[in-house]
Order: sequence, then structure tokens, then C-alpha cells
Amino acid sequence: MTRAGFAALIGEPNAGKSTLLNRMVGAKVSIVTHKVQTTRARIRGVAIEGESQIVFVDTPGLFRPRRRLDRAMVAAAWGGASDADVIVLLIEAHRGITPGVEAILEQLKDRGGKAPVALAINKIDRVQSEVLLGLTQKMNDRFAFTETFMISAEKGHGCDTLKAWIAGVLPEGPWLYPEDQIADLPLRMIAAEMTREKLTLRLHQELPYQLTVETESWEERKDGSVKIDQLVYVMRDGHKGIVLGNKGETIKAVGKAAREELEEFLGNRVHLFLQVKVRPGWLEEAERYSEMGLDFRDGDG
Ligand SMILES: Nc1nc2c(ncn2[C@@H]2O[C@H](COP(=O)(O)OP(=O)(O)OP(=O)(O)O)[C@@H](O)[C@H]2O)c(=O)[nH]1
Repeated sequence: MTRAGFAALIGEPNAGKSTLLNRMVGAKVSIVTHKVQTTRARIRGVAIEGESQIVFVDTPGLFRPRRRLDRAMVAAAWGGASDADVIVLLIEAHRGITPGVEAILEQLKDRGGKAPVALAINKIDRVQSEVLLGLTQKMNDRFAFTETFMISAEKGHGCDTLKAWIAGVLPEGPWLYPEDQIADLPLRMIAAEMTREKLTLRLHQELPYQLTVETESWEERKDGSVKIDQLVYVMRDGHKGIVLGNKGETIKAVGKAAREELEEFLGNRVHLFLQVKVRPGWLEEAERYSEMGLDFRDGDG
């Protein structure tokens, strides 16, 4: 009998959700950087484990929403969690029960729901085993987790066990995605995220949230190479100059770095063309939100 369903990974920013997702799905579906709050959309990855198909919802970090986009992300995170057949709360072993974790536990309690909730204590490579036992005890006193796992998403410890458990608790039923669709699921989106990541790394604190990248076209050529056109949208004219850099050197370096990563990812030669455009007020466009898988809510500030 086959099984299939949605698994939501929740946790504070930086808990390691993207790292874990990448490991379980086996492809770089969401981008890991050292910055917090890099996950902007509910990017899904699909994993097959035995007869089960697991559709992962990679939720944005749950943090205090300030701006409208942030609030949409938090809503998406919980939206994802409440639709899910199984929830995995990821916490960091060395940080323990932070106020952020407390807040998530409160929300989990309020949420009710029947889906099994697993606790995954991540980054076990950073602490001694006594710390883990204490933390497991304290967390389970606070919430009735179905199961507790100790993992290192980065090193891979415990990840297979967690994945097998998720696969086993999913409801019985037919797979949600045909097998041949899984491979090219969000290729364009991945490519756009790679470029966005390079831009973010390059520009440091400057406008990481104020730009968006879209893959306009994707063309596979006879020689096996891929031609990809992407648009980088910025909010103001002034931002365009920052993204381009002196004599275009910033965008050139970003294009080179993104192309190299794409080539490694695709295993093919890539021709990447980036164009920077000004699109004022894109943050407020409801359309964009739904494209990112987010819910647009008219907010109060
Ligand atoms: N030492 C150690 N570091 C880890 C482990 N798992 C993840 N990290 C690191 O923790 C940082 C954050 O990981 P991410 O996967 O980006 O975290 P995230 O929860 O997706 O973060 P957001 O996208 O901000 O929500 C990265 O620097 C990872 O390399 C682990 O098992 N051990």
C-alpha cells in the first residue's frame, strides 16, 4: 500500500530546516546561507521513501512579523503546518528552549490538530549527550511529542531514521505527484533562488529583501547546454545602480557565481543572462505573493 502526504518542517530561523530538507530530498531545493530568514517561499521538495511519497513544506522561519511580507511568511508557515499530515519541530541543541521555541510550543498547543508532531533536536554535533537528555526531557514535559529524534542535519546523523518515521506515519493513499514530474518540479524557481542567494551574499546588508529574481526563459540546446534568462527586479532606480555595481562588476560577478552553481547543479553547461529592472512597489503586489506561495493579507503597517 502506498502512502503520501505533506510534512511541515517548523522551527526558528537558522534551526536548520533548509539543510535538513536538502538532505532528505537529496537536491538543493532551498538555499542555505549563514544569514537568517533566507527562506522566502514555501518551496516544496518531494522525497520517496519505500512506498511513501513525502511532500515537504519548507516553511519560512517563524519570527515576529513586522512588515507585511514578513507577516505573510509567518501565515504561510502556519498555513503549511496546519495542512500538514505530520509536523516536525526543529530546535537547536546548543540553544535549548529559547523564547522563540517557547512561542512555537504555545502556538502548537493552541493549534490542536491530530497530525503527529515530532521533535527533532538538531546540531547534536555541537553538544554533549547529557545536554541532549535534559533537553529531551524538558521539551517533552512541555508538549506531548509523538516522537523525539536527535539529528545533525549537516553531518547527516539521524536523518534517515527521521525520514523513515515520517514516511511511516503518512496516510495511506496514492502518490500526490506523478513520478516523472518530481525531477523538474521547481527548476526555474531553484535557479532564481540561486541567483538571489548570490546577490544577497554579495550585497550583504543592502536590500536583500528588496529584490526578487524570476526565471523568464529556460531553453535546452542541442549541445546539452541550457540558456537561462532571468530578471532581477529592484524597487527603485537607485537600487539598480547598486545591483549593477561599478561598470556592471557586481552583476557580472553574481552572474558568474550563479552560473557556476547552476552548472554544478544541472551537470550541464549554462548560459545565464541577467537583466535588472525597476519595478516599484512589488512588495505590495498581491500577485507576487501568490506566486511565491504566500497569502496576501492587507495589513496594518
Ligand atoms: N553544527 C551544525 N550546524 C548546522 C546543522 N544543521 C544546520 N546547520 C547550520 O545552521 C545554519 C542554518 O541552517 P539553515 O538550514 O539555513 O536553517 P533554516 O532553519 O532553514 O533557516 P531559515 O531559512 O532562516 O528559516 C547553517 O549555517 C547550517 O550550516 C547541524 O546539524 N550542525
